Amino acid sequence: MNRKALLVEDDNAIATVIRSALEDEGFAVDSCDSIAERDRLLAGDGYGVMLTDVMLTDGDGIATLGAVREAYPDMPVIILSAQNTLDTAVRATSGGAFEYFPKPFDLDELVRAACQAVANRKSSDAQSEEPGDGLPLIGRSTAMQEVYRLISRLLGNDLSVLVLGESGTGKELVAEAIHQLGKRKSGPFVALNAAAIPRELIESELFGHEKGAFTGATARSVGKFEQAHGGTLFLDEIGDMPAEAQTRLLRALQSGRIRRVGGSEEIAVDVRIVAATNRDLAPMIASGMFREDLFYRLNVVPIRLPPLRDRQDDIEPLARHFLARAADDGLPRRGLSREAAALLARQPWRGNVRELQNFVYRAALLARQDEIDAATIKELLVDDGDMGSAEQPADFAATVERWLTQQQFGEGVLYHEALAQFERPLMRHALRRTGGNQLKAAQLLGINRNTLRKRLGELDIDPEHYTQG
Ligand SMILES: Nc1ncnc2c1ncn2[C@@H]1O[C@H](COP(=O)(O)OP(=O)(O)OP(=O)(O)O)[C@@H](O)[C@H]1O
Repeated sequence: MNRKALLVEDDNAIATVIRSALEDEGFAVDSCDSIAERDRLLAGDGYGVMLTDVMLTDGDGIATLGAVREAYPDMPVIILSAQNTLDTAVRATSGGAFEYFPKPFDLDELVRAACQAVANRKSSDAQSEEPGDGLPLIGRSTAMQEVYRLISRLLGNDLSVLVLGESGTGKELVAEAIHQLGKRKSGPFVALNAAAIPRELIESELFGHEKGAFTGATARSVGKFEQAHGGTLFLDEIGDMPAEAQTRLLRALQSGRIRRVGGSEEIAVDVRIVAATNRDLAPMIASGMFREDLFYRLNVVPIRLPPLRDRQDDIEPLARHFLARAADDGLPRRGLSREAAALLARQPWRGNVRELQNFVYRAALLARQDEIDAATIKELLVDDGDMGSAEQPADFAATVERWLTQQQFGEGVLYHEALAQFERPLMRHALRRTGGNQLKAAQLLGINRNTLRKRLGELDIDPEHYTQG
């Protein structure tokens, strides 16, 4: 095992700490602070591993990584970076880095990675994809860096991914990033929201149907699986998938083949699955509502998106990002004062990034000065009242209209799908407020108890889920 390490780091303090930790593990360490010196040392000696910072005294360590990998293909490279963006993580891993450590990092983990790198030198899974551009995810909190690390590891393979997180945390955006940056980027990205579709239509949406398969099937229809062939299928709200559809989905994933509803032909499909849910699947598995075998199929790589309130550092960059986007969308271009940003960072954002985004758009529209100040934020928060995520009626309609234009509804189901989108949170809200008591929930809603029960069944909402105690 070659325990000679080259450390390229222009921060002396960090270099000293890393060097002594590596030496404690039996490494012989050479160090330098520039690309020129790095190349000179590399040419002279056979190193077992190189650890390098990104920003060096004479340039970008990742930009020149390709040449290093070409000249020394067997030498694993570990990247240390203070530029903790998705872009850096992707550039590092797609440039062939063995590991990527956002700063500040855990020294023990770094040393462990160096040991592992020299131990399995030959097995480094270098990837050759071009790094993507237009990277969509904002936020440099520790939690998001972990997300970027995972995404960058998923680009060269087709492993199934399960994205977990509350509503509005960015699950769909993560799915899109995995698709856009990965090797399937030239294929389609197709999304299906299991909570938005009446349960009797889900299988036909997923797998398509033949003409005459059921009443209303007046023509053959191609399902989302076939549409996603060669690309990625994003299965949103997977926890809302009815039992029969779960079984059929599992069969499709196991065999790589589907059959249209009412059809007999087996059709081979090549799709990468990214699923997402805001529900806790463990109790659903325990109570038999979600198939355990399907869970394991989907959960090959879990990605957890914490609620926005647990990554406060991301709030200001997100708010500034949305202000820029609002200006691109034709709203007045606004700045944000430091106090206003600090106030935003302290809000609970129960609707997560989506709620922050809507709030920032509203602030951009309604602010009276070029710079949004803390007073404006306070006023708008008061308008929101206790609801936190409530919107002004006019704004709400605009949001719904914008949302509708972004959906890919199946032909002939728009009305049901769109209404279910509203009805589902409404039912959940009523059940939550009444602790799962259906009689009280029906009274609160002002509808008949039997109607409530029927709709809960159709929407696949389990009132038990909301019972207290
Ligand atoms: N990290 C982020 N950077 C930039 N925009 C974000 C980020 N996270 C979320 N958003 C934006 O917030 C909104 C909600 O995100 P998204 O739809 O991906 O959430 P979700 O978790 O899939 O929500 P749901 O569970 O309700 O479907 C979108 O407009 C998305 O573009």
